[in-house]
Amino acid sequence: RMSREQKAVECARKAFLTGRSKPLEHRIRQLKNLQRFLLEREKEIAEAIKKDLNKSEAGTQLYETLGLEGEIVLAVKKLAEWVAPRPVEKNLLTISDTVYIQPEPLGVVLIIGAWNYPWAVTIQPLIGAIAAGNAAVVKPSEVCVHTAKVMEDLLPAYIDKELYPVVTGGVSETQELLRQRFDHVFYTGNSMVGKLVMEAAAKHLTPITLELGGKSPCYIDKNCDIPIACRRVTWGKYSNCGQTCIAPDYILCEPSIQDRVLEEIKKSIKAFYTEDPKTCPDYGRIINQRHFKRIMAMTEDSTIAIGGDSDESTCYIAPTVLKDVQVNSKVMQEEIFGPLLPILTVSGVDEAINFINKGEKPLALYIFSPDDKVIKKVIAETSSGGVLANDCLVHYSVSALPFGGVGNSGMGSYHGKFSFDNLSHLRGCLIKQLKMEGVNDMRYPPHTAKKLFWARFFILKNPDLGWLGRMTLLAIIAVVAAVVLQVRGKEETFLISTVRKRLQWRCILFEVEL
Ligand SMILES: NC(=O)c1ccc[n+]([C@@H]2O[C@H](COP(=O)([O-])OP(=O)(O)OC[C@H]3O[C@@H](n4cnc5c(N)ncnc54)[C@H](O)[C@@H]3O)[C@@H](O)[C@H]2O)c1
Ligand SMILES: CCCCCCCCCC=O
Repeated sequence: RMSREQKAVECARKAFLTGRSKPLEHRIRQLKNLQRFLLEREKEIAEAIKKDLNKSEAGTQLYETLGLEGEIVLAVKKLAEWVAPRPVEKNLLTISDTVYIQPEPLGVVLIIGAWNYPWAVTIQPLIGAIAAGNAAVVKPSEVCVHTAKVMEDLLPAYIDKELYPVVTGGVSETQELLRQRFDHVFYTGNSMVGKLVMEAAAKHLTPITLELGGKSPCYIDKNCDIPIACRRVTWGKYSNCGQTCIAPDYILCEPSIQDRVLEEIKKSIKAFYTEDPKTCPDYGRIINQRHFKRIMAMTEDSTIAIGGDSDESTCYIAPTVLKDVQVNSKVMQEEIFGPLLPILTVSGVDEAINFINKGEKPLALYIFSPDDKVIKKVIAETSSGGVLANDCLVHYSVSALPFGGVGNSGMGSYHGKFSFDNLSHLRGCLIKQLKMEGVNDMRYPPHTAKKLFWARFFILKNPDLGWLGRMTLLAIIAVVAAVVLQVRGKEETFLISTVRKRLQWRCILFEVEL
């Protein structure tokens, strides 16, 4: 008997094979329906996420649905351009051919979402999948119970439910899905499960995108405007109670500014979340008690400088800052993914860079400095999925930037056109005419030194001649082809020298080195 997951995949595959996901009009209609869903079901979406993560209605829009709407508007506006054939540069050998890249749908995509921004990280890949003309099986995180239910119950009323089925469930259901054959798997979540996803995908040679996490460092230069830097870091760290894949995980700064940093973060916490964050509607909660316990255990061997209060029954952990944190302390052993902000002191930017480079490549890297040289130095001497200077999180909202990790923080990227390209096959196409066969002689056996000479010329020369130059060259090639066809055989020597002379003249004209 077929499992529910198998049925969903089969249904999506069958719908994909009808070809209806491909026409531009269909993709645009589905994207607009998705936008209508976000607007008409704003209340249900907000209520579910309030229950799951205590996010406020405004917060849900600001951090999740606004970005999705922006991505839909962009895709609808640009789709005709994205799906169009993309002409490419040609060498002399292909100068008269039609050479282009044709994006085409991959087939059926599996989207596995995470719980922390359940709409953003589940629906954003879906936007890319629809735009690229695929079918997609959507698996929201079971950890976000209420949100998953809204997705399962309401989404099918808006978008083609055969092409884009929603499958809910936990680990065993996801594992069952992963046993099926997909054309791409798009996973968002922790690195440990990322490895299992990769293993499962390898069985079918399925390409994957892994949107993972890690410890994103934040270096604060002693010369920067510390109150502003700290306000931005406080926002980046404590939004969604620290459960953000690109939250600054820890601060690196010189000992001389640690106290000022602490003071300014304290002021910002109070300004954002009042004296009592527990009663503040804009301060979230830890997703469940398992994560609550995990996060609280991280504070055990460090000094709490700010916050530290908690309430297990409501999964509340106050915005907390830890000072003079040691490299080997518990909080530095894994991604925190909660409202703890450790400060580690370093002697300056060089030590900060060394420290960062000793760890896994992070998803985000933050630098606060008024000095462009310091910013450029950190960028040049480190690696991370993305990098942001003098702010936190906002690079996520720029559709023109690829969003994704590198190394342990993931592979592949998305947002805007990157989502479209990531979930498309970029097919290389070359269309030749059955004319001008003479030009091909140089590659046909018997191979000779003269033929090789011409092959080298035609393949290696890639002059930027402009329209007029290309037309002239085309004319020369046509002449060559005509001559070759006429005097094939005995007159080969004569032909080569004639053509060579002609080309030499042309090359001098175009300043191309022969
Ligand atoms: N790069 C990004 O865009 C991004 C965004 C959000 C979260 N994250 C990262 O995700 C992590 C938090 O998410 P999480 O992993 O706790 O989310 P999660 O527990 O919701 O798991 C993610 C998905 O994996 C599935 N899953 C869990 N265990 C599995 C298993 N053994 N086999 C197969 N599937 C399994 C779940 O069903 C779920 O759909 C953090 O590390 C965070 O940094 C990254
Ligand atoms: C306005 C800035 C929006 C930032 C949203 C961050 C979403 C991160 C998703 C990963 O956890």
